[in-house]
This record gives sequence, C-alpha cells and structure tokens, in this order.
Amino acid sequence: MKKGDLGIDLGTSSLLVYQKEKGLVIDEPSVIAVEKKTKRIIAIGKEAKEMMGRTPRDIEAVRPIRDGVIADYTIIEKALQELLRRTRPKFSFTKPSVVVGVPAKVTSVERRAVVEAALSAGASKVYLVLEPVAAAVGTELDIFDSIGSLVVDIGGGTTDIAVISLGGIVVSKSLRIAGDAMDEAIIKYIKKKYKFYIGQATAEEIKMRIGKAFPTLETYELEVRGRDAIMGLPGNIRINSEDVLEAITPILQDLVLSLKQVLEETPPEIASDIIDRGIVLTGGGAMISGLPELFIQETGIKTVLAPDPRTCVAFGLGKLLDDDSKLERVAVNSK
Ligand SMILES: Nc1ncnc2c1ncn2[C@@H]1O[C@H](COP(=O)(O)OP(=O)(O)OP(=O)(O)O)[C@@H](O)[C@H]1O
Repeated sequence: MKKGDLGIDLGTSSLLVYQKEKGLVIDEPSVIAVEKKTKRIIAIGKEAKEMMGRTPRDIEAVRPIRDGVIADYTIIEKALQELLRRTRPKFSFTKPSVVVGVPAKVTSVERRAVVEAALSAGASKVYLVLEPVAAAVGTELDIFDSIGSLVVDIGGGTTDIAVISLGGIVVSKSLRIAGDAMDEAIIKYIKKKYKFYIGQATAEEIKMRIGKAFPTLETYELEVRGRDAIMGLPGNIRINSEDVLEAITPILQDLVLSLKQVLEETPPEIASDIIDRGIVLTGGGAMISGLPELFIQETGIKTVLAPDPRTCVAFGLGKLLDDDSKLERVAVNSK
C-alpha cells in the first residue's frame, strides 16, 4: 500500500490539512464562497469567512459541513480540489493519496460520498478515519494497545464521546451539540436577561475570553457591543463569567449525561483502564475553561485537556500517514 500524502480534517468550524513531511499546512475557517449558479469557488477559509453576510447577490458564503455532516457534496468536491491544488508540489503530476477524518456516526452512504468526492477532486486513494480515533492518535494515547481510552472530542457542531481499544471504537455516542451551541445559548441568555442583542462572533468571543464551565473558577468581565432590544439602538454591555456559566449550563448537563451513559455501557475491564488512564478532552469546544474540573466532579475520573485540542484530529491523521499498518487498521472504508 502506498502511504497517504495528506490528512484532511473537514470540520464544522475549521478546515485543517496535514501534509506529509511538512506538517500542518492549512488551518482556516471552514467557509467557502461560491458563485451561486456555477458553484465556482471564489474564496476559501479566512477570505470567505469575511464575505459571510456581506456577499453580492450572485455569490454565497457557505459552511459545507453542518452539524458534523456534509451539507453540500458538490461544494465539498470543489473545496477538496482547491485544497489538493494548494498542496500540490510545483511540477508534480502525481495524484496524492488522502486520509480524511469523518464523524463517528456517519452512515455508509455518507462515507461513500466522501470517498467519491475526494476521488473526483483528484485523489489517487482515499482512507476514512473516524474523528475520535484520529483525535486520540493525535494525543499521546496509544490506542493500539489493549488498554482502553476515553476521548471526548468537542468540535463546533458535534461532540464525539468514544471508548477506544485496540485501534477500534468499543462504545461511542455522538451529539449534535458542541462549541457553536454554547455561542447560541449565550446569545439567547443575554437577549432574555439584558434585553440586548449580540451577534454570533461576539458570543464566541465572550465564551473564549471569559467563559467558564465550573462555578468556583474566577469570574471576569467583558464589555461587548450589540443592540439594545427595547430602544433598537447600538450600545455596549458588561457580561461576566457567571452569565456564561448560567447560559451554557443546559449544554454542560447534556454533555455530562452522555458521558455517564457511555461509561455505563463500557465493559468493566475497559472501565477500569479508563479510571487509571483518565479522560482526554480534544477539539476546540473543549477549551472552555473549567471543563476538566466539571468532568472530574461529575464522574470522579481524572480528566485532562489535550495540549493543542483544536489540531488533535489533523495531527492524528498526520501520524497515521507515516504508519501504513496502523492506517490500514483504523481506516473504516477498507473494512
Ligand atoms: N479558547 C477557546 N475557548 C472555548 N471555545 C473555543 C476556544 N477556541 C475555539 N473554541 C471553539 O471550538 C469550536 C471549534 O472547534 P474545532 O475547530 O475543533 O471544531 P471542528 O472540528 O471544526 O468541528 P466539528 O468537529 O463539529 O466538525 C468552536 O465552537 C470555537 O468557538
């Protein structure tokens, strides 16, 4: 088998590409601007994100992945074409083989569609790896031994909770709630409590800068801009960490409940491995402050945030590019 050349993490929020021998070569927002009629790509990543909400009538800026599921295959195919073009070495005509991360609960039809899209975008061979498995490989966990590991991968649109042993998923649960749902909850909360409208980008900034998931952590304040819902005029408002905690509590409760369900379904031998090894948090959504503390309090199990949570999937795919036999073991489309 020819080793893979590119590892592609197509996320709801971010688009990351790991290129063999080069490392992470693309890390951009997962937004694509296309001409409506022809679906011709106008811009991708940061440039396309800036166009969102302010595009001329014949251009639309879209997120090709929604809730962890591919929303538009034509656009994905074009986006993959563009990524392959950007990463192709000069004067090279050989087609790259690619490893693509896919959410744990994708159906076989969706898997086939991703493979088709990558092949018609110009890949020579396509391997699909489940995102929580790639995320675990991207941390320091050895998922190929017989000791079980528990990874909670919280992205923008989806959360995957997976128990992994011998390179495969033993028990898992996917939720359609993650970092973006926290932003939505903050918007709703501020509207209700302060009668004040803020946009999605402001909500995300609040979450990242002063958000917390655990009550005893320090509280900070942040002044943000928006629009007064009663007067209808632009204005400023001060929000604090307690507001964020209260806003996102229902989401945190859902995450904890699902985590407990996965633990309940885990075979006893593996459950005891997890108590020894602990829970590892990956994905950008896991970066809200205090999440490890919350999971420790709720499960009694040691929990750590992976060193660079956002890039775990891409780095995991990168590690697999270097190891044919491990890639063969975890690729889900060859089975
Ligand atoms: N410092 C931070 N604190 C809290 N949340 C953060 C932080 N940095 C990033 N995020 C959140 O992480 C989420 C994106 O994570 P990530 O890039 O891992 O998602 P993705 O892989 O694109 O999504 P998915 O796995 O759902 O397809 C966003 O909701 C973003 O707001």
